[in-house]
Amino acid sequence: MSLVDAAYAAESAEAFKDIPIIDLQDIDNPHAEAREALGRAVKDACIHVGFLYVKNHGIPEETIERAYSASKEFFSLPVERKMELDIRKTSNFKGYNALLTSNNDPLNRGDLHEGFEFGWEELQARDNDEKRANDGVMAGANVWPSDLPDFRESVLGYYHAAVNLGRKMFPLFALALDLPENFFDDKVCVSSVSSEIRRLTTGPVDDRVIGIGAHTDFECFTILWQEPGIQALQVLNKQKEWIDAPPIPGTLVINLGDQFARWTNDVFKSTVHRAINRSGVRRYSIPLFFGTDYDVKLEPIPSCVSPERPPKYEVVTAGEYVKERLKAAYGH
Ligand SMILES: O=C(O)CCC(=O)C(=O)O
Ligand SMILES: [Fe+2]
Repeated sequence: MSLVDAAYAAESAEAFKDIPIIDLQDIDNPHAEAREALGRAVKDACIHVGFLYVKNHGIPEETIERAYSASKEFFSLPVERKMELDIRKTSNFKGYNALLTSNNDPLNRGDLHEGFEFGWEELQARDNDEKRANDGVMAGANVWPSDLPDFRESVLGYYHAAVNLGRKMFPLFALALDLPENFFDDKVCVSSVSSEIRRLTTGPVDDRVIGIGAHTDFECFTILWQEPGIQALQVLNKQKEWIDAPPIPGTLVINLGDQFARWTNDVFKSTVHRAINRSGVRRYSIPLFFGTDYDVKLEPIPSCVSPERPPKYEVVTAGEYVKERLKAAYGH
């Protein structure tokens, strides 16, 4: 079945009730058939659900634990100290995002979470860092708390591990789109990848102030670590039912975003989701938003268009698209 036909079949199939768990054990398998089988599993998840869990993802538990501890340490600083790194003081969306600073759902009044946002930076500076760091408006220098000595290394350690995983996912997405495995290689060179550590206050205060309002992500895909044992993330299926996406030990969540949806003419689904924490305790998460290089034009991929499925979206530059969405979410 052609990709477009498979997408139509998925659109008329029943709404999903479950999010698939995909085992990435074969991601580096030298045998093409093993990688292709994985590509087929990814394709199914991408056209039906837009969300998947991955296990055997290769990020060491210890790397995750360090970033988790660093998050707890950072957020427990007094608010004045966190406000020294206020995201609104930077022009490139880096730093501390206080409670209610962002609003993901225009119908809501603000998001009940705090975050600390950062982007590409080598652990040890290298010659080309400056160029990379200045590639596009969401890049540029990070800001770091001055008095938490291990913080930068702990969160960047996780960041780089997750970026590696993201890079390995692109060939699978390419296979899922009937493209050569290296299709995305020259389009994700300069790491337009932003990340955030996040703490969700328990709530909600009222229906229009929840942890993270209903939204779609902006980039190609997001890799999300969620604190074990606390339910918060929910995903909207096409029956408009909210399906829980609980943390599953040993897995990460990967969900598709709007850059991919636009690029694939909605063959890949950018699925609406939100986070609500009613657990009674604060809940931590670490999303990593994997975008393409700033100047990539999101022209519909040929296997995703047909006479019956003409291009739905105007062609935009990947980075400009994300910048506009960020401005809207942060109101600046
Ligand atoms: O923290 C979560 O579970 C949701 C994260 C999310 O949707 C986002 O950061 O875009
Ligand atoms: Fe999201």
